Amino acid sequence: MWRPFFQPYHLIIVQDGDPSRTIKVPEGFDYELYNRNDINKILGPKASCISFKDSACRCFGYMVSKKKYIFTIDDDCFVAKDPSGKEINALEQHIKNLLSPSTPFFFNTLYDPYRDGADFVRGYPFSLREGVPTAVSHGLWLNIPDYDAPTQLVKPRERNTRYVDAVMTIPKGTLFPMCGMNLGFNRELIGPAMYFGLMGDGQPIGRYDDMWAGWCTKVICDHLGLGIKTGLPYIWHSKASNPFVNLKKEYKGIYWQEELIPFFQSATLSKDCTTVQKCYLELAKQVKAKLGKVDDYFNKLADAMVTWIEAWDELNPSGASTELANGSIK
Ligand SMILES: O=c1ccn([C@@H]2O[C@H](COP(=O)(O)OP(=O)(O)O[C@H]3O[C@@H](CO)[C@H](O)[C@H]3O)[C@@H](O)[C@H]2O)c(=O)[nH]1
Ligand SMILES: [Mn+2]
Repeated sequence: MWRPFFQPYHLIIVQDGDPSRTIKVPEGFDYELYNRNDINKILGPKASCISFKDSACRCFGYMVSKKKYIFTIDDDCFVAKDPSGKEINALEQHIKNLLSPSTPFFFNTLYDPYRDGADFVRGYPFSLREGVPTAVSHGLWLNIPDYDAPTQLVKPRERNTRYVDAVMTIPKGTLFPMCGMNLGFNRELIGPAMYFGLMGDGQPIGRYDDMWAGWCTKVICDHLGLGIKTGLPYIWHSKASNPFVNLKKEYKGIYWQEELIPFFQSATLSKDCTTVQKCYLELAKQVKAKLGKVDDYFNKLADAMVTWIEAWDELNPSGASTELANGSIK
């Protein structure tokens, strides 16, 4: 289903689990495939920051990519159809979202003002209509919604059938639950913040990979004057994962997040944090100082955040740190 949409692009496939299993990639795609042995070989001891047996491992692909724009998708997501029955080109919509500005400082009630057939509404300050560069495009899902385990357990048959034809900027100062299932981002603007954390095998938590990355990314985007949009495009999420397995992975996150959210809501970064890497390292320090007492896991996670940046800069020495001030690249 994805061939017409994926074939023009370079694929990076991150194989989780047993590296001796062979993944058969269909003919005609330009791709790189990495398993755990490859990750260990490329990163050496720094591979400790890449999770095993959790979708978090995907962020290794972001680190080794040489492309400006990244689209990440889960392996149970397929091409969705819009209400007219037309197949949705998710990549086309993500790139439209990423190439047009965001409006985090003042909410436009007619949604995306840069879209054909829409504009800024009366009362919208003209001084803010230029917007800011868009770093992240967060797409949604028809059929199986991205619910946590408790919600899945009480609503096992709920399906998302509602196609909302809208894209909107998430306002500055507001966090959101970033789902990694259908996500586009500008790697040059925000790549180093897209660390999906320590999850899965050997860790007390799983399935908070994209959430962690989203909270760190939003704090950094707000600080650097970058935008994040959510809404179109939709993909078709084909299957629900096992809610009992999910509950075991998620449960610590469900009560930890009641402390994590206030931490991210009150997180501030100093003005000399002018690159994503500097922001991220400062955030790692705050994670250790303020969340280390919630659980020792956060001390380990803070260290892994530093390792991630070290590994990122090692693999990306040229564009390692793009100087940003209020959303404009210097
Ligand atoms: O050990 C693992 C488990 C899973 N994956 C890959 O991760 C994604 C999501 O897995 P799955 O579709 O089974 O689970 P969902 O409940 O739909 O996932 C939601 O949670 C997020 C992951 O934390 C995800 O973005 C949401 O869709 C698939 O691609 C699995 O292959 C893995 O690599 N290792
Ligand atoms: Mn899924």
